[in-house]
Parts: sequence; structure tokens; C-alpha cells
Amino acid sequence: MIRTIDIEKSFGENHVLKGITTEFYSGKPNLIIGSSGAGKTVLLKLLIGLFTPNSGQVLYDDVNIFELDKKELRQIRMKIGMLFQGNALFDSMTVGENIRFPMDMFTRRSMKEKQMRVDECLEMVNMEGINNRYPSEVSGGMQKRVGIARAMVLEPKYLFCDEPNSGLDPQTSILIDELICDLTTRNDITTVINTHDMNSVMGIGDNILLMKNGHVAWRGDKSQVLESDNEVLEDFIFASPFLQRLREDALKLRHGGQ
Ligand SMILES: Nc1ncnc2c1ncn2[C@@H]1O[C@H](COP(=O)(O)OP(=O)(O)OP(=O)(O)O)[C@@H](O)[C@H]1O
Repeated sequence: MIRTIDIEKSFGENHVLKGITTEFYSGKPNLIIGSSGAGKTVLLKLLIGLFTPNSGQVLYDDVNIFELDKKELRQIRMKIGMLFQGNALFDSMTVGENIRFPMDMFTRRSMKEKQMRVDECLEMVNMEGINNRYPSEVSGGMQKRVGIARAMVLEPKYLFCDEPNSGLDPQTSILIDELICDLTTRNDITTVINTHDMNSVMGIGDNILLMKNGHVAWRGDKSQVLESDNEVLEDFIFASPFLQRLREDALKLRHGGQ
């Protein structure tokens, strides 16, 4: 579990995060949503220690990461998996070398052990046997799976995904969501996903944090989205008349056609 307590973050005069107190649970996908500029990426970077808050705490299972020395922070970092927007795979390395990279950086495992783990991770994302291909030789959806395999290679306790569905078609997006969700549940990972994808919100939104202007505007799960009368949530999710109509129909069905 990761908790934030009263996080404030400014860049000069720009007050970006304003008193963020929230929880991200283990074993479920935690989604951060909100319009552009709301502060989602800054919050995500702060959660992984790339930014320091002006005040407030980020607690990884009760350990405040901003009170750790370098060695202790490295221990926590080893337990973090990252799935970057646009995959961030190294083009000059094969798929296998990309997945192996965190082990080369953080472990002293033998080459044989590393290769076995690479194979395990490729199997985990249903991509067996593509070790020797280069990222440019596989599709966008496959690259995303390779990114997930690399994020999983050190058996993370915490997984951060920045826009995991960007650039993917809706069907592939759903498969990627299901994969992340399945790995999260099976391995009891605290997974935090920054997303704009409404299919993800309604599909895997077990804990949704909606941000607006640096505040938490709403928190809930996918089953509460339809019924909520929170104006920020309504404006954000049901922005189009088409979605508004869908919502009305879904609510009618839920309440027995009344
Ligand atoms: N490194 C930085 N230095 C200065 N200001 C920054 C920095 N990173 C972000 N900001 C500012 O913080 C605010 C929130 O940006 P952030 O990237 O978190 O928005 P976002 O919700 O992720 O938006 P999007 O959905 O478009 O990615 C913006 O005003 C942005 O200019």
C-alpha cells in the first residue's frame, strides 16, 4: 500500500499539488484520472521519488520515502516496476536484452539465471520466443507487453504505469488492462495507473482518484461512477452527449427501467 499525506508541490509560483491525501491499495489497480494539467504526472513522479514535495509525506507501507538515505531508497526502487508512456524500450537492444536490463543494473545474477527470468517474464505476458527480435520488429501492442515484462522482471511490489494504453487500439487496450490487472491481483502489487482511457476507468477502476487543479476532486470505484452526482466527475467522464445518453440508459436499466 502507498499513502500520501497532505502533499503540496509548487514550481515557482505554480502551485501544482494542493493537499493530496490518498491511498493506493495493494492487489488492485489504482487509477489517477483528470483533465490535462490537473497534476497527475507530477503526482506520479512524486510517488516514485523523482520530485520532492514542498511538504507532506509519501509512505510505502508506512515508510516515508523522503526520509530515507540513498541506500534505503535504492532498496525501495528495486521493488518498483515502471511502465513508461511510449514504452521507452531501447531500440538498439533486443527484446530479451531490454527485459534483462533491470537485472543487469540491480542484481548480480548469472547470465543463465537472467535468461531464465527473461523467458519467465515473456511467458507471463504471452510473448514466448521473441527474445531475439528488436522492438521495431514487433507491433505496438507487443512492445507494450515487452514493457510490462521488463517492469515485472524484478518482481515488483509497486508498479507505476503512465498512460499504458496511449497509441493502442481499443481492443488491444482492453487486453493490456486485463494483463496489468491480472498481474496486480496475482502478485498482490500496488499498481498506480495514470490514464485518460475511459474504458480503463469503467473496466479496471477499482480505486479511482479524480484530480482537478491539483486537488482530489473525487474518489471511488467504477461501480460508483454512474451514480455519482459529483460535478467534476460528470464533466470529465460524461463530457459528450453520446456518453450522457449511455449513462441515462445504464441507470434506467440498473433501476429496473424507471
Ligand atoms: N518539471 C516541471 N517544472 C515546472 N512545472 C512543471 C513541471 N512538471 C509539470 N509542471 C507543471 O505542473 C502542472 C501539472 O502538470 P502535469 O504534467 O502533472 O499534468 P497532467 O495532469 O499529467 O496533464 P496531462 O494529462 O496533459 O499529461 C502543469 O502546470 C505543468 O506545467
